[in-house]
Amino acid sequence: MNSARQINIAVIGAGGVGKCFLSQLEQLAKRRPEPKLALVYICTSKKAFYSAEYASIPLDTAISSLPSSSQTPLPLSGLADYLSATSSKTVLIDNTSSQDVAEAYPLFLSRGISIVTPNKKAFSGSYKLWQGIFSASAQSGALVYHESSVGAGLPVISTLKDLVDTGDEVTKIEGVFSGTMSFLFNSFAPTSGSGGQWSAEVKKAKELGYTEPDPRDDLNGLDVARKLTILARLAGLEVESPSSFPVQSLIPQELESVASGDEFLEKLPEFDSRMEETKAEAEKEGKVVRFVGSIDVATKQVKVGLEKFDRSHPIAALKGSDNIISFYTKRYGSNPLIIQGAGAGGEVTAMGVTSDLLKVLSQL
Ligand SMILES: NC(=O)C1=CN([C@@H]2O[C@H](COP(=O)(O)OP(=O)(O)OC[C@H]3O[C@@H](n4cnc5c(N)ncnc54)[C@H](OP(=O)(O)O)[C@@H]3O)[C@@H](O)[C@H]2O)C=CC1
Ligand SMILES: N[C@@H](CC=O)C(=O)O
Ligand code: NA
Repeated sequence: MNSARQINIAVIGAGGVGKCFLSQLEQLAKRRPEPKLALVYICTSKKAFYSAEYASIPLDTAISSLPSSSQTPLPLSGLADYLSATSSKTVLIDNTSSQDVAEAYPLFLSRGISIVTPNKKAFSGSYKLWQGIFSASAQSGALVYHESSVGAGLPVISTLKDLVDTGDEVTKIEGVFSGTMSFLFNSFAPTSGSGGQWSAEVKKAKELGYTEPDPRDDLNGLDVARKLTILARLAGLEVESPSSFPVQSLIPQELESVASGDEFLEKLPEFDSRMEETKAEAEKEGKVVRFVGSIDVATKQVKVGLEKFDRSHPIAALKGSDNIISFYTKRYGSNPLIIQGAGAGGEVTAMGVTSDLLKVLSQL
């Protein structure tokens, strides 16, 4: 009798997105018994679970039992050794925002370990790392999917890849690319009513799980710059890094060097009047202010920052953490292909990770 084929899953990171992913993986394993999905490794920055025999870790209790584990995470090169020393195919899910983990992707891929991740760092780091990832994948046949690195679970990366792969010519990509920034401006400067206090809305965005682990990475525009770097590269531009084009930061200069994200949030209320001024300036023109980005493929211009919009504009009318991303292409002409919906949050981000995992499983 044939025993069920087993695919090993390793998970790094069990925070907001990681927890939702594990719960979606548990549902997936129940719905689709074939191939058998075995969680053989899970870790946070301090704790880990794994065994020399690649025993399957129970999906329902993996995260809740982690704090009491006596095991610590393997170093990344040791993890690559561990995961590649078995005949089962392996998928590594990186649910961290770690640069170190991102830089190890070429190593994992060269060992035949496929990667699925919402982490933007690898794809928006140096162009050399980008090339290293895709050449390691091409050489070993291991797969790499990162849908949730732009627009969370929204089908942004897959749509852009489809446009490019089918021979369309993408001329411009523009819109709102940050769930945090969308939430902040939709609640601080709504199209009707007076809106909330800037610093209080920033705290709320963090509590709702929309921000990066350190919310300064959202407010300094870098998170959006990373997403535009990824999209620009997929559209064929050799963007060197997210700091190689103009990016507007909303961090008050006085807070640029504070030691931690928590200290930043504590001091931010002292600077609320500055954002009020920006809002009032737009209101004088009958407009609202929003944080947007654009890529002009022909002129190779990428930019990120604040712009004013009429209250009736689709960007002004967004709700919650919604992103809106417009693709202008030769085939679509002057009516762009538009993708809109929640662009941050644990469940919707984990959905993009789980659906990428399904794509990988269908090819292993
Ligand atoms: N939240 C969202 O809406 C979206 C998030 N993303 C991306 O998803 C990723 C995860 O975000 P989120 O879940 O919100 O972040 P969290 O801060 O909630 O979770 C991060 C997790 O990663 C762990 N971790 C961090 N560094 C390491 C490391 N070097 N080795 C092992 N584990 C590590 C943390 O462990 P510990 O707790 O011990 O530090 C924690 O468990 C990020 O890359 C983010 O950009 C993408 C789209 C939307
Ligand atoms: N912090 C990011 C999370 C998703 O990428 C955002 O707010 O969009
Ligand atoms: Na996406």
